[in-house]
Amino acid sequence: MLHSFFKSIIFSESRLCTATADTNSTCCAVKNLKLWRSLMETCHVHFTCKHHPKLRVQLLSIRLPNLKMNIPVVDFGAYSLSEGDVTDEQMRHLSRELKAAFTEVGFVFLKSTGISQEEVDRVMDVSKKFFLQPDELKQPFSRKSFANNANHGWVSLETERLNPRRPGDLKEAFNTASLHPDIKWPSGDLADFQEIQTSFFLRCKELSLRVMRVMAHSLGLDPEVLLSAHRLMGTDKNGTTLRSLYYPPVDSDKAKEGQLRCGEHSDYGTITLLFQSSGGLQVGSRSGEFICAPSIPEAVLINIADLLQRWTSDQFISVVHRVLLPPAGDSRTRQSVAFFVQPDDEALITCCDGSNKYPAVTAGDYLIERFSESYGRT
Ligand SMILES: O=C(O)CCC(=O)C(=O)O
Ligand SMILES: [Fe+2]
Repeated sequence: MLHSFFKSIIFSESRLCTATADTNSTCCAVKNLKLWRSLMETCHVHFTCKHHPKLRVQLLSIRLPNLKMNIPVVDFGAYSLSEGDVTDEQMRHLSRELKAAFTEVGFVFLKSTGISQEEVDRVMDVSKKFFLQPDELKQPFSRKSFANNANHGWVSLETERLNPRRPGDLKEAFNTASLHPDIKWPSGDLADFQEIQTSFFLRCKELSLRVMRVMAHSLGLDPEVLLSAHRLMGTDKNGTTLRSLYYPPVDSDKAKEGQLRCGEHSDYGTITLLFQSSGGLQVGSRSGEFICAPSIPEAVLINIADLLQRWTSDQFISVVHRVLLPPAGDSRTRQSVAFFVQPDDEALITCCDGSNKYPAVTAGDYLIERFSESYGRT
Protein backbone atom coordinates (compact mmCIF):
# COMPACT_ATOMS: atom_id res chain seq x y z
CA MET A 1 0.00 0.00 0.00
CA LEU A 2 1.18 3.44 -0.76
CA HIS A 3 0.34 4.58 2.73
CA SER A 4 2.60 2.01 4.34
CA PHE A 5 5.29 2.80 1.83
CA PHE A 6 5.24 6.37 3.09
CA LYS A 7 5.37 5.17 6.65
CA SER A 8 8.50 3.17 6.02
CA ILE A 9 10.23 6.16 4.52
CA ILE A 10 9.01 8.32 7.30
CA PHE A 11 10.48 6.12 9.99
CA SER A 12 13.78 5.74 8.23
CA GLU A 13 14.07 9.52 8.21
CA SER A 14 12.74 9.87 11.79
CA ARG A 15 9.86 11.96 10.57
CA LEU A 16 6.11 11.59 10.80
CA CYS A 17 3.81 12.25 7.96
CA THR A 18 0.31 11.45 6.90
CA ALA A 19 -0.14 10.75 3.26
CA THR A 20 -2.97 9.65 1.05
CA ALA A 21 -2.96 8.69 -2.57
CA ASP A 22 -5.55 8.73 -5.27
CA THR A 23 -4.55 5.25 -6.30
CA ASN A 24 -3.54 2.12 -4.40
CA SER A 25 -0.18 0.86 -5.42
CA THR A 26 3.27 0.27 -4.11
CA CYS A 27 5.94 2.57 -5.30
CA CYS A 28 9.68 2.56 -5.31
CA ALA A 29 10.27 6.23 -5.89
CA VAL A 30 11.19 8.96 -3.44
CA LYS A 31 14.42 7.25 -2.57
CA ASN A 32 16.23 10.45 -3.20
CA LEU A 33 16.42 12.23 0.13
CA LYS A 34 16.73 15.62 -1.49
CA LEU A 35 13.51 15.14 -3.39
CA TRP A 36 11.89 13.81 -0.27
CA ARG A 37 12.97 16.83 1.71
CA SER A 38 11.51 19.27 -0.73
CA LEU A 39 8.30 17.29 -0.69
CA MET A 40 8.23 17.40 3.05
CA GLU A 41 8.61 21.14 3.16
CA THR A 42 5.51 21.76 1.10
CA CYS A 43 2.08 20.93 2.37
CA HIS A 44 -0.66 19.68 0.10
CA VAL A 45 1.62 18.93 -2.80
CA HIS A 46 0.88 16.55 -5.60
CA PHE A 47 3.67 14.22 -6.48
CA THR A 48 4.14 12.11 -9.56
CA CYS A 49 6.54 9.20 -9.38
CA LYS A 50 8.91 9.01 -12.32
CA HIS A 51 8.75 5.21 -12.34
CA HIS A 52 4.94 5.20 -12.17
CA PRO A 53 3.86 8.27 -14.14
CA LYS A 54 0.19 7.45 -13.72
CA LEU A 55 0.48 7.46 -9.96
CA ARG A 56 -0.49 10.71 -8.36
CA VAL A 57 0.00 11.16 -4.65
CA GLN A 58 -1.27 13.89 -2.47
CA LEU A 59 0.43 14.54 0.83
CA LEU A 60 -2.21 15.87 3.14
CA SER A 61 -0.59 16.81 6.37
CA ILE A 62 3.03 16.94 7.22
CA ARG A 63 4.77 17.02 10.52
CA LEU A 64 8.53 17.08 10.98
CA PRO A 65 8.97 16.21 14.63
CA ASN A 66 12.50 14.94 14.80
CA LEU A 67 14.81 15.70 11.97
CA LYS A 68 17.95 13.75 12.70
CA MET A 69 20.34 16.44 11.66
CA ASN A 70 24.06 16.06 11.62
CA ILE A 71 26.37 19.01 11.20
CA PRO A 72 28.63 18.10 8.27
CA VAL A 73 32.41 18.10 8.75
CA VAL A 74 34.35 19.49 5.79
CA ASP A 75 38.11 19.32 5.31
CA PHE A 76 39.27 22.83 4.34
CA GLY A 77 42.94 21.75 4.04
CA ALA A 78 43.20 22.66 0.36
CA TYR A 79 42.37 26.31 1.16
CA SER A 80 43.81 26.45 4.68
CA LEU A 81 45.52 29.66 5.81
CA SER A 82 48.88 27.98 5.32
CA GLU A 83 48.15 27.31 1.62
CA GLY A 84 48.12 29.65 -1.36
CA ASP A 85 45.22 29.63 -3.79
CA VAL A 86 43.06 26.59 -4.55
CA THR A 87 42.91 24.87 -7.93
CA ASP A 88 39.65 25.06 -9.88
CA GLU A 89 38.92 21.44 -9.03
CA GLN A 90 39.51 22.02 -5.29
CA MET A 91 37.29 25.10 -5.42
CA ARG A 92 34.51 23.11 -7.11
CA HIS A 93 34.80 20.39 -4.48
CA LEU A 94 34.75 22.77 -1.50
CA SER A 95 31.88 24.77 -3.01
CA ARG A 96 29.78 21.65 -3.39
CA GLU A 97 30.40 20.63 0.22
CA LEU A 98 29.77 24.06 1.73
CA LYS A 99 26.69 24.62 -0.37
CA ALA A 100 25.13 21.35 0.80
CA ALA A 101 25.85 22.25 4.44
CA PHE A 102 24.64 25.85 4.23
CA THR A 103 21.47 25.11 2.29
CA GLU A 104 20.42 22.11 4.39
CA VAL A 105 21.77 22.60 7.91
CA GLY A 106 23.08 26.17 8.13
CA PHE A 107 26.12 24.95 10.12
CA VAL A 108 29.37 23.21 9.13
CA PHE A 109 32.50 22.09 10.97
CA LEU A 110 35.63 23.08 9.04
CA LYS A 111 38.74 20.99 9.71
CA SER A 112 42.32 21.94 8.78
CA THR A 113 41.66 25.65 8.45
CA GLY A 114 45.20 26.62 9.45
CA ILE A 115 44.01 28.07 12.79
CA SER A 116 45.63 25.85 15.42
CA GLN A 117 44.32 24.72 18.78
CA GLU A 118 47.24 26.60 20.40
CA GLU A 119 46.00 29.87 18.90
CA VAL A 120 42.49 29.20 20.19
CA ASP A 121 43.80 28.25 23.65
CA ARG A 122 45.80 31.48 23.86
CA VAL A 123 42.66 33.57 23.28
CA MET A 124 40.64 31.52 25.72
CA ASP A 125 43.34 31.67 28.41
CA VAL A 126 43.88 35.42 28.25
CA SER A 127 40.13 36.04 28.07
CA LYS A 128 39.53 33.88 31.14
CA LYS A 129 42.20 35.84 33.01
CA PHE A 130 40.27 39.00 32.15
CA PHE A 131 36.87 37.58 33.17
CA LEU A 132 38.13 36.21 36.51
CA GLN A 133 39.05 39.72 37.70
CA PRO A 134 36.70 41.56 40.04
CA ASP A 135 34.00 43.56 38.22
CA GLU A 136 35.59 46.93 39.26
CA LEU A 137 38.63 46.09 37.14
CA LYS A 138 36.50 45.15 34.14
CA GLN A 139 34.16 48.15 34.40
CA PRO A 140 36.56 50.62 32.73
CA PHE A 141 36.41 48.43 29.61
CA SER A 142 32.61 48.24 29.45
CA ARG A 143 30.80 48.09 26.13
CA LYS A 144 29.39 51.54 25.33
CA SER A 145 32.29 53.33 26.99
CA PHE A 146 34.42 53.54 23.83
CA ALA A 147 33.79 56.72 21.86
CA ASN A 148 34.76 55.36 18.45
CA ASN A 149 32.94 52.01 18.65
CA ALA A 150 29.70 51.42 20.58
CA ASN A 151 30.00 47.63 20.50
CA HIS A 152 33.60 47.25 21.70
CA GLY A 153 34.27 46.10 25.25
CA TRP A 154 33.09 44.07 28.21
CA VAL A 155 29.49 42.88 28.63
CA SER A 156 28.66 41.93 32.22
CA LEU A 157 26.65 38.93 33.42
CA GLU A 158 22.91 39.00 32.55
CA THR A 159 23.23 42.17 30.47
CA GLU A 160 22.42 40.72 27.06
CA ARG A 161 19.31 38.71 26.24
CA LEU A 162 19.84 36.92 22.98
CA ASN A 163 16.26 35.75 23.39
CA PRO A 164 14.52 38.94 24.61
CA ARG A 165 11.66 36.85 26.08
CA ARG A 166 14.02 35.31 28.63
CA PRO A 167 15.93 36.82 31.58
CA GLY A 168 19.49 38.07 30.84
CA ASP A 169 21.95 35.44 29.64
CA LEU A 170 24.21 33.88 32.30
CA LYS A 171 27.40 34.81 30.48
CA GLU A 172 30.03 37.50 30.27
CA ALA A 173 31.59 38.63 27.03
CA PHE A 174 34.42 40.75 25.72
CA ASN A 175 33.87 42.19 22.24
CA THR A 176 36.91 43.09 20.21
CA ALA A 177 35.08 45.23 17.68
CA SER A 178 37.67 47.93 17.06
CA LEU A 179 41.35 47.69 16.24
CA HIS A 180 41.65 51.49 16.27
CA PRO A 181 44.96 52.68 17.81
CA ASP A 182 43.11 54.92 20.30
CA ILE A 183 41.36 51.99 21.98
CA LYS A 184 42.35 51.49 25.62
CA TRP A 185 43.27 47.88 26.45
CA PRO A 186 43.81 45.99 29.74
CA SER A 187 47.42 46.20 30.96
CA GLY A 188 49.60 44.85 33.81
CA ASP A 189 49.03 41.09 34.09
CA LEU A 190 46.97 41.36 30.92
CA ALA A 191 49.61 43.18 28.88
CA ASP A 192 49.33 40.54 26.11
CA PHE A 193 45.51 40.80 25.90
CA GLN A 194 45.53 43.31 23.04
CA GLU A 195 48.10 41.44 20.95
CA ILE A 196 46.34 38.08 21.39
CA GLN A 197 42.85 39.38 20.60
CA THR A 198 44.07 41.46 17.67
CA SER A 199 46.09 38.73 16.03
CA PHE A 200 43.28 36.20 16.44
CA PHE A 201 40.84 38.72 14.95
CA LEU A 202 43.08 39.02 11.88
CA ARG A 203 43.43 35.24 11.51
CA CYS A 204 39.65 34.83 11.66
CA LYS A 205 39.23 37.65 9.15
CA GLU A 206 41.54 35.89 6.67
CA LEU A 207 39.70 32.59 7.09
CA SER A 208 36.34 34.32 6.66
CA LEU A 209 37.44 35.89 3.39
CA ARG A 210 38.40 32.45 2.10
CA VAL A 211 35.10 30.95 3.22
CA MET A 212 33.19 33.80 1.56
CA ARG A 213 35.08 33.24 -1.68
CA VAL A 214 34.00 29.59 -1.66
CA MET A 215 30.42 30.52 -0.75
CA ALA A 216 30.21 33.01 -3.64
CA HIS A 217 31.53 30.36 -6.02
CA SER A 218 28.95 27.87 -4.75
CA LEU A 219 26.18 30.33 -5.55
CA GLY A 220 27.55 31.07 -9.02
CA LEU A 221 28.37 34.64 -7.96
CA ASP A 222 31.36 36.81 -8.68
CA PRO A 223 33.36 36.59 -5.39
CA GLU A 224 33.41 40.41 -5.31
CA VAL A 225 29.68 40.44 -4.56
CA LEU A 226 30.59 39.27 -1.04
CA LEU A 227 34.19 40.41 -0.73
CA SER A 228 33.63 44.02 -1.78
CA ALA A 229 31.09 44.36 1.03
CA HIS A 230 33.68 43.23 3.63
CA ARG A 231 36.59 45.53 2.88
CA LEU A 232 36.56 47.32 6.25
CA MET A 233 36.59 44.48 8.78
CA GLY A 234 38.56 45.63 11.83
CA THR A 235 37.73 49.31 11.29
CA ASP A 236 34.98 51.32 12.96
CA LYS A 237 32.99 51.36 9.71
CA ASN A 238 32.34 47.63 9.93
CA GLY A 239 30.62 45.72 12.77
CA THR A 240 32.71 42.53 12.58
CA THR A 241 33.49 41.43 16.14
CA LEU A 242 35.68 38.87 17.84
CA ARG A 243 33.78 37.94 20.97
CA SER A 244 35.17 35.93 23.89
CA LEU A 245 32.42 34.37 25.97
CA TYR A 246 32.68 33.09 29.51
CA TYR A 247 29.92 31.09 31.15
CA PRO A 248 30.62 31.00 34.91
CA PRO A 249 29.56 28.13 37.20
CA VAL A 250 25.79 28.10 37.64
CA ASP A 251 23.92 27.55 40.88
CA SER A 252 20.69 26.24 39.37
CA ASP A 253 18.74 27.12 42.56
CA LYS A 254 19.59 30.77 42.01
CA ALA A 255 18.93 30.90 38.27
CA LYS A 256 15.79 32.80 37.29
CA GLU A 257 12.81 31.08 35.71
CA GLY A 258 13.58 30.45 32.04
CA GLN A 259 17.13 31.75 32.29
CA LEU A 260 19.76 30.21 29.98
CA ARG A 261 23.46 30.59 29.41
CA CYS A 262 22.64 31.92 25.97
CA GLY A 263 19.05 32.36 24.80
CA GLU A 264 17.66 31.14 21.48
CA HIS A 265 18.74 33.39 18.64
CA SER A 266 20.14 33.45 15.15
CA ASP A 267 23.24 35.55 14.43
CA TYR A 268 22.91 38.90 12.73
CA GLY A 269 25.49 39.34 10.02
CA THR A 270 27.14 37.26 7.29
CA ILE A 271 28.69 34.21 8.95
CA THR A 272 29.96 33.29 12.43
CA LEU A 273 33.10 31.30 13.22
CA LEU A 274 32.77 29.55 16.58
CA PHE A 275 35.47 27.92 18.73
CA GLN A 276 34.21 26.09 21.85
CA SER A 277 36.01 24.75 24.93
CA SER A 278 33.38 22.05 25.44
CA GLY A 279 29.92 20.94 24.32
CA GLY A 280 26.79 22.79 25.34
CA LEU A 281 25.68 24.45 22.11
CA GLN A 282 22.36 23.33 20.71
CA VAL A 283 21.25 23.94 17.16
CA GLY A 284 17.63 24.13 16.00
CA SER A 285 16.34 21.68 13.44
CA ARG A 286 13.68 22.63 10.94
CA SER A 287 11.09 20.92 13.11
CA GLY A 288 11.88 23.33 15.95
CA GLU A 289 13.68 20.76 18.10
CA PHE A 290 17.19 21.43 19.38
CA ILE A 291 20.05 19.05 18.68
CA CYS A 292 23.32 19.07 20.66
CA ALA A 293 26.27 20.21 18.57
CA PRO A 294 29.50 18.46 19.52
CA SER A 295 32.71 20.33 20.18
CA ILE A 296 35.30 18.94 17.74
CA PRO A 297 38.89 19.83 18.70
CA GLU A 298 40.77 21.65 15.94
CA ALA A 299 37.56 22.26 13.96
CA VAL A 300 35.85 25.61 13.52
CA LEU A 301 32.07 25.64 13.57
CA ILE A 302 30.73 28.03 10.94
CA ASN A 303 27.13 29.13 10.62
CA ILE A 304 25.13 31.33 8.31
CA ALA A 305 23.74 34.51 9.88
CA ASP A 306 20.57 36.45 9.07
CA LEU A 307 21.90 39.06 6.65
CA LEU A 308 23.43 36.37 4.47
CA GLN A 309 20.16 34.45 4.47
CA ARG A 310 18.44 37.62 3.16
CA TRP A 311 21.25 38.27 0.72
CA THR A 312 20.94 34.75 -0.74
CA SER A 313 17.11 34.92 -0.82
CA ASP A 314 16.94 32.06 1.70
CA GLN A 315 19.24 29.74 -0.25
CA PHE A 316 21.61 29.68 2.73
CA ILE A 317 19.82 29.27 6.04
CA SER A 318 20.48 31.03 9.32
CA VAL A 319 19.54 28.68 12.12
CA VAL A 320 18.51 29.33 15.71
CA HIS A 321 20.87 28.11 18.43
CA ARG A 322 21.32 28.39 22.20
CA VAL A 323 23.34 27.24 25.23
CA LEU A 324 21.35 25.68 28.07
CA LEU A 325 22.21 25.81 31.77
CA PRO A 326 24.38 22.88 32.89
CA PRO A 327 22.56 20.06 34.73
CA ALA A 328 22.00 20.71 38.48
CA GLY A 329 25.20 20.01 40.43
CA ASP A 330 27.47 20.50 37.42
CA SER A 331 29.61 23.48 38.34
CA ARG A 332 31.77 23.50 35.23
CA THR A 333 32.42 26.73 33.40
CA ARG A 334 32.25 27.03 29.63
CA GLN A 335 34.14 29.24 27.19
CA SER A 336 33.72 30.00 23.55
CA VAL A 337 35.12 32.46 21.06
CA ALA A 338 32.88 33.71 18.26
CA PHE A 339 33.96 35.76 15.25
CA PHE A 340 30.88 37.53 13.89
CA VAL A 341 31.47 38.54 10.29
CA GLN A 342 29.46 41.60 9.41
CA PRO A 343 29.38 43.55 6.12
CA ASP A 344 30.64 47.15 6.05
CA ASP A 345 28.14 49.52 7.67
CA GLU A 346 27.38 51.26 4.38
CA ALA A 347 27.00 48.03 2.36
CA LEU A 348 23.52 47.79 0.89
CA ILE A 349 22.26 44.22 1.14
CA THR A 350 19.94 43.25 -1.71
CA CYS A 351 18.87 39.78 -2.79
CA CYS A 352 21.68 38.39 -4.95
CA ASP A 353 19.23 36.57 -7.25
CA GLY A 354 17.78 39.92 -8.31
CA SER A 355 14.46 39.18 -6.60
CA ASN A 356 12.81 41.51 -4.12
CA LYS A 357 12.13 38.79 -1.55
CA TYR A 358 13.57 41.10 1.11
CA PRO A 359 13.83 44.88 0.99
CA ALA A 360 17.30 46.37 0.67
CA VAL A 361 18.90 47.26 3.98
CA THR A 362 22.26 48.72 4.94
CA ALA A 363 24.28 46.38 7.14
CA GLY A 364 24.94 49.07 9.79
CA ASP A 365 21.26 49.97 10.24
CA TYR A 366 20.32 46.31 10.41
CA LEU A 367 22.91 45.64 13.12
CA ILE A 368 21.77 48.59 15.26
CA GLU A 369 18.20 47.32 15.09
CA ARG A 370 19.24 43.83 16.18
CA PHE A 371 21.37 45.15 19.07
CA SER A 372 18.41 47.16 20.31
CA GLU A 373 16.45 43.90 20.65
CA SER A 374 19.14 41.98 22.58
CA TYR A 375 20.38 44.81 24.83
CA GLY A 376 17.02 46.56 25.22
CA ARG A 377 16.12 49.95 23.75
CA THR A 378 17.85 52.38 26.08
O1 LIG B 1 28.86 30.12 23.25
C1 LIG B 1 28.44 29.55 22.27
O2 LIG B 1 28.80 28.41 21.97
C2 LIG B 1 27.43 30.22 21.36
C3 LIG B 1 27.40 31.71 21.46
C4 LIG B 1 26.51 32.34 20.45
O3 LIG B 1 25.77 31.68 19.76
C5 LIG B 1 26.53 33.80 20.23
O4 LIG B 1 27.12 34.52 21.04
O5 LIG B 1 25.94 34.25 19.22
FE1 LIG C 1 25.02 32.84 18.09
